[in-house]
Amino acid sequence: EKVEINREQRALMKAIVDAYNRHQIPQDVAKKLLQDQYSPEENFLLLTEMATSQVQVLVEFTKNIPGFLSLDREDQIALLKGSAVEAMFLRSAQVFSRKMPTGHTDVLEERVRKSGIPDEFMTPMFNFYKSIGELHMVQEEQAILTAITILTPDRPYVKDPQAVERLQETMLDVLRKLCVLQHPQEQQYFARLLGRLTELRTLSHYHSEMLASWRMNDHKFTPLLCEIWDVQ
Ligand SMILES: CC(C)c1onc(-c2c(Cl)cccc2Cl)c1COc1ccc2cc(-c3cccc(C(=O)O)c3)sc2c1
Repeated sequence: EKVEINREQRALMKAIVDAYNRHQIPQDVAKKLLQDQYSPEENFLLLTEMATSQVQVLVEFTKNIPGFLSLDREDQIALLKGSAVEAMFLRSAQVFSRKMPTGHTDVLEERVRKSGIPDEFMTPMFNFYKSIGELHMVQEEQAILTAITILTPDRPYVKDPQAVERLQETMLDVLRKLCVLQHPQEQQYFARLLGRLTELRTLSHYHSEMLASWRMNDHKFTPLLCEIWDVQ
């Protein structure tokens, strides 16, 4: 049947994409990736700064997701804490796949590979980055997929998952239509996108172990990261 995005869905999509574009890591912070110290300690510090800036960006983006601020306040916090790592894997994946100008991409890869992350996490992490790159998502898809990740009802401590599910379902419907319209040749494109969300869950579990191994080597995080990741 003819797929079309109705006016309400178009307004929802515009709100999310505008928020996604409005809230980006400040250029002066992203530029720090290009500075020339490459020791594992220096890389870790830089990535910590990027992650902290990214969390601030994520909070602002989330507040602009239509309906999010009407959710129970504690559920808003539970959703942010439960989705932060996944949203940041998505964000850093989009950075890798959009081939940043002035070689940011290889510099970021170099720093991630040499920041004290145990090797067994490198393969799944970079496989994920590759699989996101191969999807060639348009910006609207990236923004809505991030919103869908944040609005996942079954995060720990969510008291009213049905309210979250209603919001997520609205987003899923828009994304499904968008995929059909943007990738008419690929019947299963929407299914492949949702498959990435499953991969994000796995990466999120790996990430908890990454945090533990960093902490064993006495790496310090910022107060914001400690709060969002319940460490220290
Ligand atoms: C505390 C720190 C060591 C850490 O712990 N786990 C992770 C992590 C790692 Cl490794 C991989 C995936 C997820 C996490 Cl959470 C990190 C680093 O996390 C980040 C998070 C977001 C971004 C966005 C960037 C970025 C660059 C250029 C441009 C832009 C842009 O948005 O324009 C964004 S870099 C960056 C680094």
